[in-house]
Amino acid sequence: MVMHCCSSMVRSPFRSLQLFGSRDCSSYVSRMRYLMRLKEDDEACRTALQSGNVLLYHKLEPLLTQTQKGMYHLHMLQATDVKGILGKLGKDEQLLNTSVLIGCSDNDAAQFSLDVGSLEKAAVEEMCGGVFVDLRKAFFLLKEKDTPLVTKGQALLRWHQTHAYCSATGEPTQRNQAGSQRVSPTNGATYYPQMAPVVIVLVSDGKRCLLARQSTFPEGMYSALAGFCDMGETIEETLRREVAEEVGLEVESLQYSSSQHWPFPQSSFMVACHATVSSDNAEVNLNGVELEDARWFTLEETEDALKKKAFPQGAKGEPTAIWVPPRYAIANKLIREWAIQQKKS
Ligand SMILES: NC(=O)c1ccc[n+]([C@@H]2O[C@H](COP(=O)([O-])OP(=O)(O)OC[C@H]3O[C@@H](n4cnc5c(N)ncnc54)[C@H](O)[C@@H]3O)[C@@H](O)[C@H]2O)c1
Ligand SMILES: [Mg+2]
Repeated sequence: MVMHCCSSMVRSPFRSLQLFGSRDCSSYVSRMRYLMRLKEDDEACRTALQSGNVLLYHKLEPLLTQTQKGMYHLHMLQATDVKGILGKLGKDEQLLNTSVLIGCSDNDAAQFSLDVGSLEKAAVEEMCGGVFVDLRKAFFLLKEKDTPLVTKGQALLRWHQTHAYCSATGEPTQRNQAGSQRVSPTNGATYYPQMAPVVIVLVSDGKRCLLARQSTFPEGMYSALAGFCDMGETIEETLRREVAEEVGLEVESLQYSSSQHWPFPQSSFMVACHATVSSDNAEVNLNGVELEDARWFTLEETEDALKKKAFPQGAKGEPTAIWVPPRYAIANKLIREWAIQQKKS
């Protein structure tokens, strides 16, 4: 989609997206219908849990295992194995029922996540032959295909841990078996897991792209501009406002790229776009409260930054090389897309 910011003019309303390759449609539909039923039917969900797969977390750190080749992968356990571990560590099996539904495997097994933060970490690791890893670190170790599930598992567990009470009455809320909602017992208020919508945008002046850094970023890392949507805003309005606020530029057009669930620091729904500004009005006027720096990068400089590994170690006394967020971050995708497009033109 290419949209002009100042009007509702839409140049290309239908952008076809190749969504999921050549997946077998009917089994995809049946898996989604199955998950839908488990969210609505507590009894069916409890039954599915007994034969399901469980991804363990310890205080929100997922359990990973290392293969002989040094690769890491998610360590899914059978629910029966989890019960065995709970029993051996003197914990009530009922803890398994605090699992939340996160998906359905290609073999039609329901998948759950469970936080065993009340158990001794080292003891669980030893029994499972795995290791609990901070989620940011896990992203560097896991294959890209595993990151959405591990992110979703953590996000849902965190939401339950931080939304145990009704915000109107202060009473404890009760969750359904799938963990897809919580209900306040007296006023019936229903709470659903929340994500904060965020626009992330790679701005270009036709020849260069704009990358910026916050003072809290790791040394040398530059990224695309990002900002939370204000209540009532459209994606286009947020994008236009954030670019104006952060770098003092007026966006002329924008194009949707893709989206991503981002777990840090809380769940955000990242909507990634490309945008252009006029090369005649491309002077950056930095908002120093939010950003430490923002600079225009040529294609060559951008490609150099894309080639750098995360956290590069330079020679002593040398300034740290400029690098961009790693592949699992949608900022990286935007930057790669821009570089490919730029080479073509
Ligand atoms: N996945 C990626 O590639 C990628 C890249 C860049 C940024 N991000 C994420 O985008 C998010 C937003 O970026 P930003 O920090 O530049 O946003 P921002 O420019 O909107 O500035 C953050 C400030 O916005 C305010 N704010 C308004 N609504 C908020 C909400 N719902 N939650 C938290 N703060 C809110 C707070 O005062 C906060 O300090 C961050 O969480 C960041 O982790 C992800
Ligand atoms: Mg920002």
